[in-house]
Amino acid sequence: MTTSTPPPVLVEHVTRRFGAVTALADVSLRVDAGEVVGLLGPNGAGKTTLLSLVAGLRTPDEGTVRVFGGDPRDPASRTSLGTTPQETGLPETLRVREVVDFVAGHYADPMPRAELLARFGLTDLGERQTGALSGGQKRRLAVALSLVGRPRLVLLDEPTTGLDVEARHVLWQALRDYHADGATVIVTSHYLEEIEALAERVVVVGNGTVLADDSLARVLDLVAVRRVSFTLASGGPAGLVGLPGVQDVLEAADAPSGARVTLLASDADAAVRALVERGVPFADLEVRGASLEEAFLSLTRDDAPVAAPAGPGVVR
Ligand SMILES: Nc1ncnc2c1ncn2[C@@H]1O[C@H](COP(=O)(O)OP(=O)(O)OP(=O)(O)O)[C@@H](O)[C@H]1O
Repeated sequence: MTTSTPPPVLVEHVTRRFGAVTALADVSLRVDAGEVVGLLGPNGAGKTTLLSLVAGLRTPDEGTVRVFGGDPRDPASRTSLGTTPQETGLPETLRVREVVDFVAGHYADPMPRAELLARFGLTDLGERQTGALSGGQKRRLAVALSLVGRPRLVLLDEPTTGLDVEARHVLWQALRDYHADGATVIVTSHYLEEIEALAERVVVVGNGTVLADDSLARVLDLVAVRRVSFTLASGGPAGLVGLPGVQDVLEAADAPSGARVTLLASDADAAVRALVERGVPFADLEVRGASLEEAFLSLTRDDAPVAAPAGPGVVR
């Protein structure tokens, strides 16, 4: 057997609980060198917990986490790691250049300050005290600081939440450039737009498990759910769950006649055809795009459709 270089991230059968809450349940994930992986999922899905385990800030209750083959709590592993948590505190009275120099002092071969500031559009702010930066500027500086040590693995927890469009684009470009230099990146977000801008592979996390792990294009298909709504003239919507193209029925299964029923459909055309063929007495039909939260909801349901059981694809 040939020995191979350990991957930047190897998470195997990890469970992490907080009291009665199981934040992650038997999660496995491998990220190879040079990948950009987006972790997508609703609030409380377990994304931050997963990143904090990879960053060595928490330990799993069960299972193992390896970073470049080492324990992420080991300082030797951590020198290859750059992280930006969801919330960052910067010392208010220090100037931007002082903060960069302070962090750079911890590394043998830091990125030159001028290069770092230029990458993040912060060149003109070197003399500014961090307390006087705007929220977007602070966030850009926080992400920039994660790259000072030229990490081979970058972990970003919701890097652009709260930023305006322009600041968001500057940050995305800086991250794309850093990835192009050879880094491996894991980024969490609630925003599909952010994941689309950055990730090539997307891992959808929900209820502490990996719901899907696939290419960006395949996951976009998966979450491209349509809402099909109509008023039921008579009878209940029982049986609509199994209808072709239908992932989920949002209203109660015994909705009375006259009730408004909403279906989440992966194929709205097939769903509407099936409604007609089965003689479902609908009125005021409306079809529109569902929100990402609704798509997550339908993916998270116990009776959601299951795709490939192993390997790339949906892994529920
Ligand atoms: N320190 C903690 N103590 C107790 N419960 C926690 C703690 N950290 C996380 N949890 C719980 O674990 C679950 C997963 O949380 P986590 O922060 O990992 O989710 P997330 O996907 O990052 O959510 P968000 O998108 O809101 O940041 C949630 O139910 C959360 O309340």
